Amino acid sequence: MPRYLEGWIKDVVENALRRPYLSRAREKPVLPLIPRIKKMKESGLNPIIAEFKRRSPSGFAQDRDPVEYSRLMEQNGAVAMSVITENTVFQGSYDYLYTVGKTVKIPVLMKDFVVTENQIDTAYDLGADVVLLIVRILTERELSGLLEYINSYNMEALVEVHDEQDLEIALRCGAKLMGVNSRDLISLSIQKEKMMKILEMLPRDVVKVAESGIETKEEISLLKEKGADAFLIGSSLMRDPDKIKAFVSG
Ligand SMILES: O=C(O)c1ccccc1NCC(=O)[C@H](O)[C@H](O)COP(=O)(O)O
Repeated sequence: MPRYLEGWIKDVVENALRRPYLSRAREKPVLPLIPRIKKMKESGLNPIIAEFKRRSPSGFAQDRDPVEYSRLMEQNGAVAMSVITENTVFQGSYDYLYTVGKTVKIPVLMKDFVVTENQIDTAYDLGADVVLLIVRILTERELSGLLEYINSYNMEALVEVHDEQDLEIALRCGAKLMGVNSRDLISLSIQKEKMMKILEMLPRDVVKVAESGIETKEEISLLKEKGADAFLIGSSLMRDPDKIKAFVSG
């Protein structure tokens, strides 16, 4: 079992015990992401979800000011922000989620290893509009229940799949916004061919987000041909934020 998988359970338990954010009653309405992706596509632009990401188990490391970064992404056309909140390995935090949510007027995705309703309460309280659910770390009943719980807040769930089995489970649970992640959770390798194969298997009525390892406009064009509607990009934009203009314009 990769060491990083031990970290996030510690975060989940510690945050549940501390319940650190319930005092921060939500101050803004939930912003839907799916209509924004569709509208951006109709305008001939690439819907880019820019991820605020400081570290990763695969060796990425980049520090930036979350306010400055998220403002720059929004000003240059990002359809949404993604904020990693896992603390132990990714050095993310709930405070970054709250800060980015106060900074931008586009949807904000809480990217974490979500396994409890408590984490979804916290996501809502801190201003998230979308919450990540990773099929691989949940049973089908857990996925179905957490998806319903997210929807009860009028938030959307980005249901992330890594292979065909995940895909079948996600479809049975009624996922409408699905992420296909090229990063293998165990080997940490990027498997783009596999991601493109899964993208082509997704039904037309599901909004498809390609995730991980996207570095160039050319890759975005190829993923579009394979059916991707939106693109979640972390490392390459954190390293070079000015790439956002080219990524959005296509
Ligand atoms: O980024 C990692 O190394 C990683 C390893 C294990 C589990 C998740 C991981 N990343 C979370 C993500 O899904 C990515 O941060 C996100 O898709 C952006 O990927 P990238 O553009 O390659 O930074």
